[in-house]
Amino acid sequence: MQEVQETMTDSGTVSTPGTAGARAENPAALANEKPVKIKSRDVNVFYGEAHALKHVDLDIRQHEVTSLIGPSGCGKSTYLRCINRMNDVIDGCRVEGSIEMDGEDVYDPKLDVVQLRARVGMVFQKPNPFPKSIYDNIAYGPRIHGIGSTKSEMDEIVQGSLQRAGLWEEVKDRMDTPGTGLSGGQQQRLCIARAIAVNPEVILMDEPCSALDPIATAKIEELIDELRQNFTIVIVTHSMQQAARVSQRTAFFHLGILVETDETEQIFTNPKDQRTQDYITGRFG
Ligand SMILES: Nc1ncnc2c1ncn2[C@@H]1O[C@H](COP(=O)(O)OP(=O)(O)OP(=O)(O)O)[C@@H](O)[C@H]1O
Repeated sequence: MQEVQETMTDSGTVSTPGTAGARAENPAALANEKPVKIKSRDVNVFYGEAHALKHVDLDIRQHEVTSLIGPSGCGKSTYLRCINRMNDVIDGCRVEGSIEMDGEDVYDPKLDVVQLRARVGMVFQKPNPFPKSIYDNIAYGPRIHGIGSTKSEMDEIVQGSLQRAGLWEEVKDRMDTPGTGLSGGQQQRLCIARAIAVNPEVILMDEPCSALDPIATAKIEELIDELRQNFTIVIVTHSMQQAARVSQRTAFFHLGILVETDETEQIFTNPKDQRTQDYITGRFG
């Protein structure tokens, strides 16, 4: 416990106040900041006795891509799963602290978790299309949520989602064939289209390119950049190059602590914490 508090003091002193100071000196930077979509305060996550995430304060801004980086086991996925309450389904997992989306408490017991997960879509590491046709992969979510009551409305949703995910041209003539028959990169874009189909506000991506080749990865990265016009995106990535390419803001985690968060360029060119510096220069991780 002692050790945790000491480390926390270090990280708090180094990251947040430093960032705020830099902003205060630069009013133009402040004026350009997007509104906060997801506000986390003093978030702690425990798996049984193990304290996996420690006192995390993080603001995720609307219509930006925020990357979560850090060495294996530092708590990136755990934090991501806090946002749409996916940790609820893990036995022995306990979340403390506050997470608000647009000022609304995500952990309010009265909140409908199914609705929350429609507002906060998720794309996983390994593409996981349903064992259904391409059409039904997309139509499934809207059907459950009562979106698109007629056949033509559903056709529009399916086509629109596939277009936004950059997949329509490749699949429009094979809508009745299984989603699992697509290439890995196409399957991941199908999963992104499936997430988009229920009109989410936020899309969480947990290492969405780690199972893909460089060409499929480049397509997903391009897509992420387009999607941020309409969605708030949080992405866990092991690739610092990917974080630098796709995100406007980056959060560096280490041993369950959010060490530093700032504009991506700042994190990669002028980090304030030695631990961030060591990680981005490959000294550990
Ligand atoms: N379901 C679980 N049950 C118990 N402990 C878990 C569970 N999931 C994660 N942990 C532990 O919580 C800590 C944070 O794990 P998490 O998966 O969030 O890290 P990560 O940064 O996403 O790692 P990676 O980059 O390897 O995916 C680790 O010590 C991990 O072993």
